[in-house]
Amino acid sequence: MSISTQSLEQAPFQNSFVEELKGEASRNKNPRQVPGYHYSRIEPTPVRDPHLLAWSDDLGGFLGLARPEERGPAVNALAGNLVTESMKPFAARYGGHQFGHWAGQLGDGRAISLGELTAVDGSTWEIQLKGAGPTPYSRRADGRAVLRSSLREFLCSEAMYYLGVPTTRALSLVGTGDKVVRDMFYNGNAQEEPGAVVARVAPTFIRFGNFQMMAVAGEKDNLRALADYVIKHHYPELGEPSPEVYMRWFEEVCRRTAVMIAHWMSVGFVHGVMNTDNMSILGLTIDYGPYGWLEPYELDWTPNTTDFSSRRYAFGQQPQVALWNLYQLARAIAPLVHEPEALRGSLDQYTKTLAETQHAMMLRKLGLTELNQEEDRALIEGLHEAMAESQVDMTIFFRRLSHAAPALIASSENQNALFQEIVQAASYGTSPEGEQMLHQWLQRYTDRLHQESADPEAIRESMLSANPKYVLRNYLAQQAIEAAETGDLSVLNRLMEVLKTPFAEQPEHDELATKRPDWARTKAGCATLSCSS
Ligand SMILES: Nc1ncnc2c1ncn2[C@@H]1O[C@H](COP(=O)(O)OP(=O)(O)OP(=O)(O)O)[C@@H](O)[C@H]1O
Repeated sequence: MSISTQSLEQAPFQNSFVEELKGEASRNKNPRQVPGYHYSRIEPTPVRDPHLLAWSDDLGGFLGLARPEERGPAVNALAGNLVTESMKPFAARYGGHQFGHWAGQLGDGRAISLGELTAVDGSTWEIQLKGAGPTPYSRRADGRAVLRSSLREFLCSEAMYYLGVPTTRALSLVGTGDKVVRDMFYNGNAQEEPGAVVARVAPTFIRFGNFQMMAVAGEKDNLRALADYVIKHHYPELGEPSPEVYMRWFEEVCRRTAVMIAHWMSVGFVHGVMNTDNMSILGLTIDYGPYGWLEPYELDWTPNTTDFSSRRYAFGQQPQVALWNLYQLARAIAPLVHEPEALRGSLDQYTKTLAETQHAMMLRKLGLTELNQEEDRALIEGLHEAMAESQVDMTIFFRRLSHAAPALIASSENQNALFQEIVQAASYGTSPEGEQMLHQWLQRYTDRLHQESADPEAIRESMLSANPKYVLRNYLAQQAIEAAETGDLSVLNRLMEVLKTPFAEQPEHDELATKRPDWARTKAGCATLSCSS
C-alpha cells in the first residue's frame, strides 16, 4: 500500500507557538534586545540557488512529505525562499549560560521556524531552518551556516535517531549557491565556503535558555505562559498547569535529560558544547556543532577546540554538566512553584534515573541479566577503569566483545589468544599496563558470563543489538564534507544509508567501522573541531 504524500509547499502548517505565545509586532531584522516577548516574527532571507543535497526519506514519509526534486518549490521552501500562506515564520528569544557564564539574550540568530506539520500518526512537528538568514537575535553574525557544519548536523541527527538516542531530527540539507565567510581554524584567515540550510524537525525546539531568559528579565507572566505552552503541548499527561504540575513537569524534564545522557555515554557521543541554550526542554539532543565520537576511550576527551583548556564539556563531564544545567533551569522556574527548595529533590530524580539507565544499558551491552547488583556494578566499574587505562576504541571493543561472547562462554584453552585478539582489534597502541587490566577484566567478565543461562548465540545477538558497529566517526563526516564540497554526494549518501542500520553487520561497508586512521588523528575536522560553523 502506498501512503499518499504531498510536496512541502502544499503542506498545511499550524502555528501554535506563534498563536499561543507572545511575539513582537516589528518584523525588522536589526539585531536588538527583545524584552517582553517569546519570539519575533521574521521571514527567512532568500538565497541565490537553492538545490537539494540530501533528504531523509523516512522522516519525510513520516511527515507525509514527498521527496522533492533537486530544484523547485519544495526546495525553495526548505531554503527559506518560499514562505507559503500557512507558514508563520519566527525566531525564538532565549538566553543561556555559555561555558558556565550567563550570556544574556542569545535567541535564534540563524534558525527560523516555519511552523508545525502533522505527521501520519497525528503528532505535531516543528520545522526549523538553520542558516536561513539574520534575525533580531543574530548579534554581529550573518545568520548563515556553512555546508560543512550543516552536513555534520544533518548526518548526525539522523544517525543518532537510528541509534535510538533521543534527538531532534533533520529532514533536508539544501545548498544555497551562496558563499559564506568563516574562519574555520580561528587563526584570522577567513575564507569563503559554500553555504547550506538544514531543515531540522522536533516536537519543539524550546530550550532551558528560553525559560532562563524570561526569568532573568523578570517576566513572570511570560515564564508561566511558556511553561503552560510546553506542558499543554508536550507533557499533556501531567494535566492542567498548576504549581504542583510545574514540579512534576520539572521532575520529568530531569528524568528525560538523564535518559538522553545515559544514551550519549553508552555510545560514546560527546556533544561538545552543552550550554544551557543547547539543552532541549524535551530531553532531546539538540545543536550538532563541535560534537564527536569517542575513539580512544578517554574521559577527558572533547572534540571542541574552544574547550581544550577547561574541558568543561568533555565526555566524562557530561553527566555532571547536565545536572548543572538542570539546576539552572530549576532556578529559572522557581517563581512558578510554591516551594522552590523542593525542586532540588527533583534533581535527585536525574541522578537516580541516570544511574539506573546507565546500569541497565551497560548490562545489555555486556549481554548480562541482573543477577547480583553489587557484583555487576563492580564489574562495570572495572571495565570503565580498564578502558580508560587502555584507551581502546569504545565502539570496536564492545562490538568485538559481542561477537566473542559465545567463544568466551565455551572457554577454550585459547582464552588468552582470544583476549589478545579483542584488545588488539580495538587498540590504538595500548600500554602493557592497560593491556593487562583489560585481560584481567575479560577474565572476570568470562566468569560472570558463565552464570548466564541463556543460549550463547542469543547472548551474542542481544549484544549485537546493543553495540553499534557503525557510528559517525568525525573523520567519516569530514570525508563526506570534502567530497560534497567538490559536488560529489556519494560519500554522504553511502553514510546516510549505512547509518540507518548501525547495528547490522553490512559487511560490504566494513571499512566504515574500522579504527580511526592515523592521518585523521590531528587533521582538523577529523578528530577535533572549532565552533566555527
Ligand atoms: N552565523 C550565525 N549568525 C547568527 N547567529 C548565530 C550564528 N552562529 C551562531 N549564532 C547564534 O549564537 C548563539 C549560540 O551559538 P550556537 O553555536 O550554540 O548556535 P547554533 O549552532 O547556531 O544554534 P542552535 O543551538 O540553534 O543549533 C545562538 O543564539 C545562535 O543563534
